[in-house]
Amino acid sequence: MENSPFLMSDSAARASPPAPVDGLTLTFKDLSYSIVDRTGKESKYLLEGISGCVKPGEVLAVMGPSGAGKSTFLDVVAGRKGKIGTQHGQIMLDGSERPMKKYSSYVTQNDAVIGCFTVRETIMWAVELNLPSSVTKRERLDKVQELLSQFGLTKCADSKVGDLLTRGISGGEKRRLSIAIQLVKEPKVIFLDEPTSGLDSAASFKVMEAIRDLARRRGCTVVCSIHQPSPSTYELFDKVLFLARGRTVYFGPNAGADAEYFKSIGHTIPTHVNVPDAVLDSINVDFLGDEALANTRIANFDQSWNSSSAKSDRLAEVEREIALAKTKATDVATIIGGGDYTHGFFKQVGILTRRNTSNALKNILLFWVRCAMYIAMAILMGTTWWRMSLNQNTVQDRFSAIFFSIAFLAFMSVAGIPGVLEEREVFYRERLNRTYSVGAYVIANTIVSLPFVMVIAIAFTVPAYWMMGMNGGAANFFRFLGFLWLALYVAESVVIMIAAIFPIFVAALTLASFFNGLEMVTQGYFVRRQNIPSFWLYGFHYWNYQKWSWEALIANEFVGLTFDCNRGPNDACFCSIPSSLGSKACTFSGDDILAEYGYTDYSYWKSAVCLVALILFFRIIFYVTLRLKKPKV
Ligand SMILES: Nc1ncnc2c1ncn2[C@@H]1O[C@H](COP(=O)(O)OP(=O)(O)OP(=O)(O)O)[C@@H](O)[C@H]1O
Repeated sequence: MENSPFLMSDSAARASPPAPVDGLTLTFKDLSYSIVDRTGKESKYLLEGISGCVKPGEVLAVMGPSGAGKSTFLDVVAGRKGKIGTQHGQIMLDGSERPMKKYSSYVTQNDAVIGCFTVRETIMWAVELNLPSSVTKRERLDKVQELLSQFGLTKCADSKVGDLLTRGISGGEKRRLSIAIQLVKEPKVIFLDEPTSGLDSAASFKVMEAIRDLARRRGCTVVCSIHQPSPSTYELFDKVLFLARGRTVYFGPNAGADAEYFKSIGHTIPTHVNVPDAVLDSINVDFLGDEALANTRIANFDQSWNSSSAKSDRLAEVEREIALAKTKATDVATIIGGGDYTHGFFKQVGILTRRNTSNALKNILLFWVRCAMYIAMAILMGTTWWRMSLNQNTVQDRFSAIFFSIAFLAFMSVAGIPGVLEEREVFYRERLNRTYSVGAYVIANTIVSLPFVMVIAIAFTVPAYWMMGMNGGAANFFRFLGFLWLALYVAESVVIMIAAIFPIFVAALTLASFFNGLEMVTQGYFVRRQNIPSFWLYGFHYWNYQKWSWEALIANEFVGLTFDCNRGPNDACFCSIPSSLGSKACTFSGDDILAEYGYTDYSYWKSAVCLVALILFFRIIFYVTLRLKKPKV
């Protein structure tokens, strides 16, 4: 019983007042937030005149019925509302308006974690990314152990988080893991959006207790939104803010003062009733079925609050805290917040490269399934185009084999979309808290893809090239491998770019498939270059990575080979391609084939440069998309 991870002792549950600790005092004065309604004429207030303060070591819980404005309040105070609405009032840290993102972390509701890692590995990577290099290996391991035990995750420490293939840990364990990794950095100001949603009351208590302990120990200022806490969880908070339709119903301490206030305005809460349950019941007016009555009830609460001595006390406290903060000796600039990058750019790239490599090796869908599929395709093609002879009848077969190798293998890059999307969610979460820069992420992703795409290209080329009987020189083999690698790398870059722009599986899959279809149709195999209408020629053909790899690969295949023509009655020679080798030879060269099909202007260098340029082009769009897209809060 003593060792139960969810044991709730009375002493633990009771919120002892925080000892004075170094940190940042958060004050908000007369805070309002409005948006323009659909007609574009009237402003709709989502928050109105909210004031209060949260001191270092304190935990403020924001409560209210659904739609009361809890998330809006959190986003506005955390400085993450963007430019959608209009904000009035002041939000200050230690008496001055400062860039909130620099000093705070925002713990989202989104459980974005990499499925193929274990719980321990997930925390370890968070520790690597968020703790400075000065922290020793021993201390890192201790930190992992501490978080595992604080969040009740020791039992499942070595279980996989779970993905599309493996079931993994439970939803509640995932929620706790997600919070644990977002608190590694121990930022000075922490915002948590419904950290206990989906957790049972014992787990909710334990999670909130860990957060409260962190606040006490490190002097963090914590603001969280929460739906309906149990009595023991409620006691962990230092202050509560009840909201209804964006207005304050009560703000202040919860240990008795809350019940006293409600009694003073004529809403006595019986001693055996949980205060938040009673308050939330009274202020949830959405189901009254009478909008006028609902408005009156909320207006009454609002009026009571505005004329109360409790509100005057809070306003006085806000002014006092602002004045006090200004006299504090601590230089705020020296306080490490949540929003600063822990590591320099190259260190970020190094850690992300290691993490992505580990993910790719462990994630069956991301790499191994594709690898197996490409080997299977090599065997299928090798046994179909088996050991092609050097007869003119194999010319078309060789064209088809090369086209299919590029087109199909590039097309199958879409198999990586699920993995890419999973990683994207993790990126959004980590970017929200400025764990690393977008540039570091894109470069790490680019580095990790290089060897993986090469392995995939080798897995296909080694069996297929020999089985099909392609041009046998060593230089030809490596050139084939090199251009296939570049083509697959462009295809990979296109897929991640599309998944970044449209991070929804079906949309990304449809668009990537369409894009591949476009590439196949306009690359010059089905319709010769001279017959492609100019719109498609200049709009797509010259920008088509399949064109550049295709032209290099057919030159690589045909140059240097000599093909026998067919012999007819009386040993008459029938050549399907005009021969430059003389009529007696009854053969034609690979150059004759290229001339016949209009590919004499090929250049390996030009193809390679164009493919590299296309890789850079798609990777830059990928980078710009990630920069411009706002992380989901
Ligand atoms: N961009 C917007 N345009 C119009 N209305 C909005 C917008 N954002 C929020 N709202 C409205 O503002 C109110 C407060 O929303 P908010 O998400 O903050 O509530 P909440 O208390 O967090 O709700 P829940 O508990 O259900 O998450 C809701 O009525 C919501 O419909």
